[in-house]
Amino acid sequence: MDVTFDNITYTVSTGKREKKTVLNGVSGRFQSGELTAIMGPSGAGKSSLLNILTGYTTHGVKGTLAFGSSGSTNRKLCSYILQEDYLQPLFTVHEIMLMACDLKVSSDSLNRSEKLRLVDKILDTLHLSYCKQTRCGSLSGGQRKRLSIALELIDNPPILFLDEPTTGLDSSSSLYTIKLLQGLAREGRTIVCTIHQPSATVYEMFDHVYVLAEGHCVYQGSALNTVPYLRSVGLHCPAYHNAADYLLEVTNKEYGNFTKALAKAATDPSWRLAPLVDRLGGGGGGGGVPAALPPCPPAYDSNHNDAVYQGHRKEVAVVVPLVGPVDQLPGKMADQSQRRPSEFAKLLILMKRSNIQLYRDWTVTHLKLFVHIVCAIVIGLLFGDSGINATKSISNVASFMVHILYLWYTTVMPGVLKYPYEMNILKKESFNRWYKIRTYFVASMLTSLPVQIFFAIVYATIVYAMTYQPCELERYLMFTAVLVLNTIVADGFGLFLGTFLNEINGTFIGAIMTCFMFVFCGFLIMFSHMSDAMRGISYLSSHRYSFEALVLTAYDDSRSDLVCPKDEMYCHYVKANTIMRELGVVSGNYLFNVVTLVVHFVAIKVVGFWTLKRKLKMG
Ligand SMILES: Nc1ncnc2c1ncn2[C@@H]1O[C@H](COP(=O)(O)OP(=O)(O)OP(=O)(O)O)[C@@H](O)[C@H]1O
Repeated sequence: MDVTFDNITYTVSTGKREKKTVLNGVSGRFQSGELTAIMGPSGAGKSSLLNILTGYTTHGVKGTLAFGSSGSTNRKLCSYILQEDYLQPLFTVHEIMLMACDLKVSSDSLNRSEKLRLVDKILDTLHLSYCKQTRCGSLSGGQRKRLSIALELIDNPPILFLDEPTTGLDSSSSLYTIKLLQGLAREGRTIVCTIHQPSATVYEMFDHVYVLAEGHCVYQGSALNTVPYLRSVGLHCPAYHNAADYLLEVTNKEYGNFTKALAKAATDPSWRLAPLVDRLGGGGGGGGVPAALPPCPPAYDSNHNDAVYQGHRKEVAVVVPLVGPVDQLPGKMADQSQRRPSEFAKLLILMKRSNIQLYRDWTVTHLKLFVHIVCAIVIGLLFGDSGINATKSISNVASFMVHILYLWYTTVMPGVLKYPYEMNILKKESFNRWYKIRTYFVASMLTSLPVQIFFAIVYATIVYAMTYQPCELERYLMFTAVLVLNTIVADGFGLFLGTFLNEINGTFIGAIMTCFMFVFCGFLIMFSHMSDAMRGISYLSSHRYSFEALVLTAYDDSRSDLVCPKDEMYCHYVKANTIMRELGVVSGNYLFNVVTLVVHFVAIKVVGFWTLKRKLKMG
């Protein structure tokens, strides 16, 4: 399936009224069965072009794009492998492959054993079988790259785009990766990747090279035609110089500004016929033979004695044949739409994945549970019998604030730190149509909420008992319900901050907003002492409702008198409603506060979903 694009122009705004044209009407065709490299100096527009072709960027783009002869622009035909390999670090290679297979291929299309066979075959092909049981967090750069490719091969896309697949890899891993891509292209796929400074060996593996400079296409043709092409505009590649390096030096204007001349020459379609006779007579006259290519020597010949290279020649020999021709894998599933599982099935798979992740990440489960228990005991010991002792009612009310803040911080901050990384995985997976964002959102909520609720219940139970709160089941349940609601609102707040800001800003803004919510809860400064405007703001603070509800839990509903110690002459707060009156808390408002917390929870989740979608859209 060829990728054809015509007159693509991409404009971005760089200031209030300033615009910059990143791509100036570039055209080209990337053919199926070919491995294409998009090259050019930094800032030439390579990533921009790739993003446009994949549909990652749509805003500010003009021109036409078509996949295949029917002129389709259906993005379902392509997969995009981003430069960074964002993988779930706690899963093994085999687990992550199987989960991807479950998300991409329905059980009606392939049963369990067929899926296992498919996964094994792809892992074999990409030489990952030996690290099948290795967790993704422990893979090397080359293995991670190959796994990223393997994950996208599961549904056998006819078009594969890769952003800098060799960046960060050593020369032998780069060569190996490109050889793999070449093998995948030979099976009928269209493989397009951006690449920086390839070695001569890697460069010559590309069937087609598309070079950009200053937003113009300055070469499109066979890698082997580079030298005669440059010579045709008067640029002579020195002997024993890598043609790719020379091409980049030219586009970087090291020999003068040839951009216009090259852009004109690049419109000649015959350079893609590989390899052409040197038109200026440099290489003799054998029509279409490699002998026409000197003076740049071929990077590899049979006398090449580089040990690493020789080793590679042997290694790459075993990777062919690859996964399987594009129209045959898996053979019994031709119609892509029938292969996909339902969103509900995907929801269950994502929930399973999140649960395993939660269980394996001991810092967010085991450690957090341990810390909650220890902190609850310490806070319980600190506030002692404040729940029943009439001389300690102020301390008891203060302990409510401590509970609210403790559960708030310990829930918000993990979200702030977790989501920015999680977003990268989500971006990659949702863009390649593994699942819809809303499916991920619901799965993530359904798995994280029970854990958060459990932690809040553990904490609430310990502090309730240790601070001598009334020994009444109803009040205990009301107390726990408020802390649970406070925790799940915090969970939503963490999602909002984590999807809206980066880790540093999220931590900073999260801490400041929490402090303000704390100040507006009516304890540090009474509502009656606030101006009308400030009191209005206080209605936005969820701490206000949590705090009021906890005070009502402890002191409302005809609570019996508190205990005044024998050695005290006078206990001001012996009557339970005294403290409520002084704090300005209105009796009978428990349900209102709880309902308001539920509204806060729903609102923050809706906002969190919006910020999540917005962030993913922005790229
Ligand atoms: N959204 C944007 N806003 C402003 N400028 C942009 C935007 N997108 C791209 N550019 C500019 O367009 C030019 C091309 O960017 P692009 O990332 O496509 O280059 P590149 O060839 O991939 O570079 P590199 O090899 O360094 O990654 C750069 O100057 C970049 O600053």
